[in-house]
Amino acid sequence: MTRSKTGPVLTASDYQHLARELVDADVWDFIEGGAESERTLRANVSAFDRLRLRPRVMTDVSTVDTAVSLFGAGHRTPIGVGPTAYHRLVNPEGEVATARGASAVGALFVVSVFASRSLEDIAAASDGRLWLHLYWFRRREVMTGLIRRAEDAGYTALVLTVDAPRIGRRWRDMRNGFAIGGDVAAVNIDAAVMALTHHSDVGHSAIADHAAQSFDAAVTWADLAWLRSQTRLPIVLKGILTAEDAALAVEHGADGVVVSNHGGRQLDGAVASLEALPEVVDAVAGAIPVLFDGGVRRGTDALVALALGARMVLLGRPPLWGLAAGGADGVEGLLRTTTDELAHAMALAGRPRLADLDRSVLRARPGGEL
Ligand SMILES: Cc1cc2nc3c(=O)[nH]c(=O)nc-3n(C[C@H](O)[C@H](O)[C@H](O)COP(=O)(O)O)c2cc1C
Ligand SMILES: CCCCCCC(=O)C(=O)O
Repeated sequence: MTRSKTGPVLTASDYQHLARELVDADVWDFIEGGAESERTLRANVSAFDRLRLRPRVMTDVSTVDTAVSLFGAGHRTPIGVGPTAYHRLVNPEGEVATARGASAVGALFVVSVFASRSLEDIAAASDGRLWLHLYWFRRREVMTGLIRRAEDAGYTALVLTVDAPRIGRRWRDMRNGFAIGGDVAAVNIDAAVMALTHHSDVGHSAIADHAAQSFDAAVTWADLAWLRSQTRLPIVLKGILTAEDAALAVEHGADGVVVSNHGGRQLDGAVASLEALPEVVDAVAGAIPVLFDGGVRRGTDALVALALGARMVLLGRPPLWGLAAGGADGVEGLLRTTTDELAHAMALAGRPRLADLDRSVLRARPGGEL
């Protein structure tokens, strides 16, 4: 068990406090920050306070099963690691350590296209539960090159992030003139494509400048057919918040969607992820799996999202806290703790299997809505 000066590290919040002491201030702002006034960032977390659980009793909870299968592959927990860029900002081993930590608990790891270790080294450290995340680059050969490498290295799905035609105005990063420093880099992409990410200028975020140069903001639903033609891997669209876009995702052949507002880092004022989840689940109507991220900090949060119809829940910032605090062991500890909390909550709610989790578990607090 990871320990801090003040005692054992038992919760995600403990990992967060420990990480904060170890990470440089500008990197901490990059991780913790959201867009503009951070309204959506706060809403993601506070949305969970509006729901209460309706426990059932006498249902034989002597064993609790958190295993889930997606696209034919099994995961020991429905809580996975979402794509976050540049893990070497907080730990020298970076994504290799994250892969070891996630594998130790049988969790999915979605590797960011801006990983700071090679796709192949990450795969070598993993038990195989890996998906690759992509942004849509103007230079499509960047995407096809990464897809070929991911297929060869055994990644089993692609996650295309669709909520970032440009990077949100992240005031903390702009004030800090945040740039990717030291020997950290997005090593899977040609250095020439990534050059702007290393150029610091107060008043600007280097990653926003890079995205303005490299991301293709002209992409439409019709372009998905091109991506589909490039790979047999399942394609999951990350950043869906409305019934309209959920229906379009199904219509255009997506194999899954992630309900996400990018951790409050894109459109400030956007709906909290949890608020968007029911309408997306209803629109998809079981045609493809719905995954969820945003504001999940405890096992009970995961339980709520699963009860609203998410098949899997992804964590963004918490695994980075674990990685900063304790490397692979910290990631493992964070994921194990959150999964144990989920199993505990399932037992106390009288729902020992994930299939038992549905909207009957939940009620809104008076004056609220599901
Ligand atoms: C430091 C950091 C880097 C991120 N990098 C990416 C990325 O490369 N691609 C992406 O789609 N989302 C990225 N995200 C968003 C996460 O995948 C996820 O949507 C969000 O963090 C979920 O919210 P949570 O942090 O409250 O769990 C990043 C988030 C953080 C905090
Ligand atoms: C280097 C270009 C952009 C990195 C963006 C990572 C990300 O999505 C984030 O939210 O931060």
